[in-house]
Amino acid sequence: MKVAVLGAAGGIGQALALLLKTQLPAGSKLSLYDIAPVTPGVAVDLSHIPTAVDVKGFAGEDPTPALEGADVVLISAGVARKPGMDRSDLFNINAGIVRNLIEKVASTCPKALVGIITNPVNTTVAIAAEVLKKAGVYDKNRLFGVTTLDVIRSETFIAEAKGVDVEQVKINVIGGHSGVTILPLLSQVEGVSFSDEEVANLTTRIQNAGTEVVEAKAGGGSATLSMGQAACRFGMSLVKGLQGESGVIECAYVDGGSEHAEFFAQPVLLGKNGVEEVLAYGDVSEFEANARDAMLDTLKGDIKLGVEFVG
Ligand SMILES: NC(=O)C1=CN([C@@H]2O[C@H](COP(=O)(O)OP(=O)(O)OC[C@H]3O[C@@H](n4cnc5c(N)ncnc54)[C@H](O)[C@@H]3O)[C@@H](O)[C@H]2O)C=CC1
Ligand SMILES: O=C([O-])CC(=O)C(=O)O
Repeated sequence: MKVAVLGAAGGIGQALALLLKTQLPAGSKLSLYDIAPVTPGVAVDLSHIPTAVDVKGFAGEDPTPALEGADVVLISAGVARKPGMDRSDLFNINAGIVRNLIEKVASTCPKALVGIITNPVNTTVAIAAEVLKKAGVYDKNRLFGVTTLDVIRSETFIAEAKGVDVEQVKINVIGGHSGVTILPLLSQVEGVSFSDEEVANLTTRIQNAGTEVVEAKAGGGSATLSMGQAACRFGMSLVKGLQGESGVIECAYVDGGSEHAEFFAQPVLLGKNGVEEVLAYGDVSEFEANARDAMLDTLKGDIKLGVEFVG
């Protein structure tokens, strides 16, 4: 199993690489790439941790050596938000970065499962799909926008609010990954109930949680450690699916034939070819149905921006 992290010298990349070094199955290869010259050093640093995962680091303009033979590629290369910015403000820089990296994925490891972390995810995933289509290697079952941070935040905030064991909290978060497009399906959470006011407050907190971190870091970036954990959970689920483990389910932003939009985050069953099955997200409350319908213009606009960028 070979996992490549692109953007590996960054805040998310380093946290993610550390977690993968300690969690990937024995015999795996971990390949770290970033334009930053420190990247081979990050790999040397990690290589001193005693696990049976081989780490190599690559810097410079060309990610090709890092991508050769990759089964999974996780991309967090790009710039992060500062206070006062919206995720869409990152488009101008990150769109080109994702396009260029995906061109290399298409030519080097077209069968890899690709998880996009780089914001704005609603748009960068559409960019990646268009680039892969142009290269003639697009497989919708192998491309994912990583929305796991919305899921782990929801689990944490629900457990805090209700005083329940966080390990027991399971939730679907659907839609996309910015503002109103993030929709936690609180009505489905088993063993707890919420008042209308609690639903409104928790939903808003989950939607604004990225901004909560950006403001707390006061110009020093956005979520990196919680995102490292989220990306590791998602990456490990991709790996487990590839290894044939059954019942591996995660919410992710996929081209899954949704009636709502071309890309939509919802639960998917993972397997040897990526998405094995797109799962229904289940019954929703009136509040959730209204919030879902109200997000669609924004989400479709974000997707269109990505398609037009490549087109
Ligand atoms: N999907 C999600 O839930 C989340 C996404 N993000 C996004 O992840 C991205 C990365 O965030 P951080 O790691 O905090 O930023 P960071 O600035 O700490 O790291 C980004 C890394 O990307 C590298 N980079 C830039 N251009 C590159 C290129 N062309 N090829 C390879 N590497 C390149 C930089 O050298 C840097 O090391 C941002 O776009 C951020 O908005 C952040 C949190 C959550
Ligand atoms: O808010 C940001 O810019 C980073 C992000 O996507 C998150 O923390 O959910």
